[in-house]
Amino acid sequence: MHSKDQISHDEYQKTADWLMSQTKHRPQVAIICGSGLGMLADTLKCQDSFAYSDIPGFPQSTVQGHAGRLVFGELKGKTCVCMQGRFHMYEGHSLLKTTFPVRVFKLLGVETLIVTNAAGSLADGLQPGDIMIIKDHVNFPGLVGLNPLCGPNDDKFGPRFPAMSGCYDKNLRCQAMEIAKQLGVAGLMQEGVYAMVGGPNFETIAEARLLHRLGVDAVGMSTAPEVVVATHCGLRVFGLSLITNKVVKSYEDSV
Ligand SMILES: O=P(O)(O)O[C@@H]1C[C@H](O)[C@@H](CO)O1
Ligand SMILES: Nc1nc2[nH]cnc2c(=O)[nH]1
Repeated sequence: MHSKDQISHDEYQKTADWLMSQTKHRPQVAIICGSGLGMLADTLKCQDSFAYSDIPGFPQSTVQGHAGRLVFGELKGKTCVCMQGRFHMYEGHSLLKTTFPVRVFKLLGVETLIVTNAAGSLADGLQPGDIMIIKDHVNFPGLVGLNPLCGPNDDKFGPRFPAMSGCYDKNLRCQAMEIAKQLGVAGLMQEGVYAMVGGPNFETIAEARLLHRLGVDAVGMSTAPEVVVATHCGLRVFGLSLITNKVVKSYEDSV
């Protein structure tokens, strides 16, 4: 990593201070809305919203279906901040830029991060329209050194070598499954392993087969760097993948 890519603690703090000067909301929960899931932010009550382009230090979203707005408000009695649009590595952002909002959330006083994404299914039991509660992830870019925590460690956020076993909070996963049962939608939900690949192309059949054999249930192009940075700075994490397609694993099924 080049030193010019580093982001100082002051830069995160300046963005957090600016946001706190613009809104009275003090969120406990942050939600990152994945592709096509941004309408959740529209349901917040007593909204204050900010275009990313107006927030000092914030990256800009370039992906269709990602509005590029930070929305503060109340959801079921909790004060929340929602990202309507996230930043992906394949857009050309550095990993520190893609995860910039997570550290800003920490400085705003957020305790829990909810990550959502659109993902392709590799598991036979996961159909388009199903929701996967993320139990764990395989961070393929991270395994080869494309990790937002590379470079000098900022001890104010967390330790040099943070543990990632248990980065998806078990209590929150159990609660989600209980609530799904109460709502009668448990049949659409199951736990699974998400893998992040760099994108932007979708998988070849050989890649899909490899991921399946490695125990991956759903594949996408985001989430893992945000979760790594959130876990590093002590946020509790809950994650959902909306299954949008089955990944083609068979040469007979390919077009
Ligand atoms: O932001 P998410 O992870 O929901 O976006 C996914 C990954 C790609 O940006 C896109 C591919 O369909 O959706
Ligand atoms: N890599 C990847 N990302 C996705 N996002 C939504 N569907 C897919 C998929 O099939 N593969």
